[in-house]
Amino acid sequence: MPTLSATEIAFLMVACQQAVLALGWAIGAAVVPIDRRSAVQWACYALLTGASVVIFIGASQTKSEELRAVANVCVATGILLMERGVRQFIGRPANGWVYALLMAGVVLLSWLGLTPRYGALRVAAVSGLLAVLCALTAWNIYVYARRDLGLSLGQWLALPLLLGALVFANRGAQAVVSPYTVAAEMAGNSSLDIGSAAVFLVTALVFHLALVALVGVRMTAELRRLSRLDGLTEVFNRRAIEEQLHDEARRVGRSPRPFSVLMIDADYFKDINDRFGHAAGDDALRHLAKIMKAQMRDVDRIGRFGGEEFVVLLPGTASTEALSAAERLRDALLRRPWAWQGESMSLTVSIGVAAWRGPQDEVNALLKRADAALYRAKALGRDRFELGS
Ligand SMILES: Nc1nc2c(ncn2[C@@H]2O[C@H](COP(=O)(O)OP(=O)(O)OP(=O)(O)O)[C@@H](O)[C@H]2O)c(=O)[nH]1
Repeated sequence: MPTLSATEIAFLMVACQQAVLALGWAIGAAVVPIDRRSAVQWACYALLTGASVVIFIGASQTKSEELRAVANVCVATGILLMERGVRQFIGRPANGWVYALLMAGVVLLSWLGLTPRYGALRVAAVSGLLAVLCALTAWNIYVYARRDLGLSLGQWLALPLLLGALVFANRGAQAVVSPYTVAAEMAGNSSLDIGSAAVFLVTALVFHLALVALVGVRMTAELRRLSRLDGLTEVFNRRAIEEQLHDEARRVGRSPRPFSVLMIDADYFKDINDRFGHAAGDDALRHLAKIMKAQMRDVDRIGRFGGEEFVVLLPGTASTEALSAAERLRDALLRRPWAWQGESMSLTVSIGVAAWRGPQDEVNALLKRADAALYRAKALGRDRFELGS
């Protein structure tokens, strides 16, 4: 049995670390709602990195350049899978043939690199490719964190990958600047050095930490999103729409920019529940919310205030346009009847409209005016809207 040097033992520790990480991703994919395909690819990435380390030890023991080339292919395949997993996770997958092509290139270069003449070329090309892949992943993570998750500190998530890109770029640059030194190093000895073990240990670990952090921030963002939504209608819940009203009031501040609210209440809703049952009532509420979403602009915010009552915030909208929006909604409800178990009927709503009066106004006062207008619409016969004064 061959004896292992301290460096080889350090490399073996990296292999064990990667096996634990692969197991972590496999368990994570089973118990946490992570994107399964990404988790499997990240588990494979860890396994390939671990395998490459063991193969590097074998190459060092046997002085085999072929084994070393196989280990390098494992490293490159792992990074490719890591990048592919990130792309799938953030919803921007690349074509499979791009990866197949890159893999073929890596294998070809590794095979060519067995000839001392091409050794430095292989190191430069493969390291360059891995540097580009890491930098691309860092960029994708950064953009996803900033744009999709609204995280202002997205650069911290991308930083480990950027450092990895620098490590690979440095190795590639060495091969370009001093190809003879790199070629001689490769031809002369296949032994491992403690520096490479340390680089492996740190980069492989921080890459996985970045991936775990990416999963964590997305889950936190998703929980936050869900905590602001009404489960039945998937519009904002009362707390969230009230927050948005206060935000809008703060945003317009002392400027003359208008905004308005619609307070919408379904008419005779109790009859629907009594006649068709509670499940039908729920479905009617979903129908109402769907029509509101279709009628309102992207900038408008819809919230369920409670029961069968909704509030819509209309930014940049004065009372005249808000009355038009109310009319539009009323029309849409007439045009798109609600269907339930073969029966079809038009739902009607009563709407109270109120406009922001400027810096001296208050959100609670605005809602009270909308509520009073809604009450008037109900009293005047329902299926109509009134402007709060
Ligand atoms: N199915 C269902 N019903 C709900 C929900 N929330 C509130 N309701 C029902 O909505 C009905 C509201 O009744 P009322 O306040 O009397 O109002 P209405 O029958 O619409 O009469 P007007 O508002 O005066 O036109 C009640 O029967 C509540 O049980 C819900 O989430 N699902």
